[in-house]
Amino acid sequence: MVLTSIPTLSFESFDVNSRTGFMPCQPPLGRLPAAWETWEVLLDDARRYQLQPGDKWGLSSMDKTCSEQWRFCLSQIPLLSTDALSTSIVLLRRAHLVLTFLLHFYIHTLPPDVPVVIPRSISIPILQVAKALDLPPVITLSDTVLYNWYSCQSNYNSTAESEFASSSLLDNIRCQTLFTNLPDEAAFYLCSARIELRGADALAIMRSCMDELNNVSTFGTFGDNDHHSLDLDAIVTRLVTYLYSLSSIIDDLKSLLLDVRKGCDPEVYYTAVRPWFRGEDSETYSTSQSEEEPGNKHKRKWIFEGAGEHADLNMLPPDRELSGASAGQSSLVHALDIFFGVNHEQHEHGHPNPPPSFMKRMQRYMPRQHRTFLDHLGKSMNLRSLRRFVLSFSASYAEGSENGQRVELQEAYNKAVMSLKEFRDAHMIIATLYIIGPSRRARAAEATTAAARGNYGLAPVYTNSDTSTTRMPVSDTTMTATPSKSDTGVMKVAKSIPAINSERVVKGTGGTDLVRFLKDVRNQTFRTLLTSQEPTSILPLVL
Ligand code: HEM
Repeated sequence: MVLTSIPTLSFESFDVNSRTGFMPCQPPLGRLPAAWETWEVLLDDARRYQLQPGDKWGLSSMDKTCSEQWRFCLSQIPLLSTDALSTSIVLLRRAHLVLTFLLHFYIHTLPPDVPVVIPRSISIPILQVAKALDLPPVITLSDTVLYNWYSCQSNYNSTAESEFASSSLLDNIRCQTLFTNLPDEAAFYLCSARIELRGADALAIMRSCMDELNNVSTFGTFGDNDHHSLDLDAIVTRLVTYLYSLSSIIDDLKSLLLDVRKGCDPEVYYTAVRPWFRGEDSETYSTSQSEEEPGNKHKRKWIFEGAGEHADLNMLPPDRELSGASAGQSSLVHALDIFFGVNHEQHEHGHPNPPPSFMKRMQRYMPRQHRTFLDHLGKSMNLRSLRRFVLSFSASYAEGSENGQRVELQEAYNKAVMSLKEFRDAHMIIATLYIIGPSRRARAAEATTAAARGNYGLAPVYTNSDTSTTRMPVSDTTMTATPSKSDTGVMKVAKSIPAINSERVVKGTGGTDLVRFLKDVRNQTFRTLLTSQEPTSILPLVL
């Protein structure tokens, strides 16, 4: 049986560059033209005044006034037309970046107990730009990473044919726009950027493997003597080489990920950087101290003023979710999963209408063409799955066959999948270091403060603006070992706050139950490994 060939995956038609992968090979636009300078100036101001999150503990009245004045200015700017932006993808990308940075500055500087109403001056433009890009009106990884860099190398040549462009970019890439001006924030974005750049080689290898799989289909079944064909042997030899190369590139991705520790301090990340990315499904700390409504975490709906009057912009269905930016939106990692056949869509049996997985949801936050690339890759891999091929190729040989290729191919495939699993192990270490650890420390401080103050109406979650790890004055945290008479009331309160003392589920920026989710995804990768006990009977012998 001969299957028709599918065309080689053409990167360029999906805005994927062979040297820079999902990153554009040209540095993105650094500033919008004069017609939209008002937005750029507001963004400059937000950064110059070092605006602080509104639910940060210990916010000074100066911080509050500064934020208030900035938000007032934002609400007063004229409604700028976005028509001329729609003529250029480069303009649209910068506009999405600027407007979503403004949006997140606006929302997260609001006092935590007021409704989130985004003024028309930016709500309408952001809905228009988001619509033109087919992206949600919220900050995404494409804003913080893909379209947020420049090269500090004066002679950077994005059109150079050699590997020079991407390899030198790894060292010379810098961030354009930040929330905090802290080097830690830049290091955080650049870690993802370097992974995307290094991943360009992984994409090229995936394409070569797919070409080989395409060739295999012209040999039809290989349960017969065809498998002795020299051509098939040569194809398998090449696949083995490719898979080992892929494994070593994924190992590099893991090292680049772990390198984030060199430039980004976990406490700074957790307390000063991460609060800005929060989406609508993330939580805010209330500072209310009334008995009826003690300070705790709650979610607020984002209201886009004027959205209802623009039916054409009605891209916000009632059940919409606006998750915060997460590297879970990295098209590269999704592409690797699809290529190896990692299945994240395993739902409990009998679920009548399973909700889309987190990974599937995150694709909605990727640039449209990258989403389409993943769809196309998925279809190609369904038609000619690498995993199925490795399995059926191995099974097609009689037991005890001396042909070493059978074993080699499976080993090479497993080695590459194992590298992806180890990437996820490293990612869990990073998530523990950057989120779970600081979150536990914040909770402990929160409980101590609540106990010391006799209530739990304060939320010492985000530290002071210099982002030091000092959370509160020592006098507030000190508890005497043997409570004095006056301490006993405090101790009683401490015991009566199970919500604070018990383990809370730590949520990811994308709103996930972090620990469980990351373990599941890592285990799904592990389960993709092929074992000799794999049931072959259900697998077709042809691709
Ligand atoms: C300090 C660095 C990082 C931290 C703290 C971090 C944290 C997280 C968290 C909390 C999640 C859970 C999903 C969510 O709710 O957002 C997640 C998911 C994810 N992150 Fe990261 N991340 C970091 C860096 C990276 C980098 C550099 C990449 C690679 C491009 C990456 C790729 C992913 C992916 C693909 C997921 C989805 C789950 C998976 O595929 O394993 N992360 N990350």
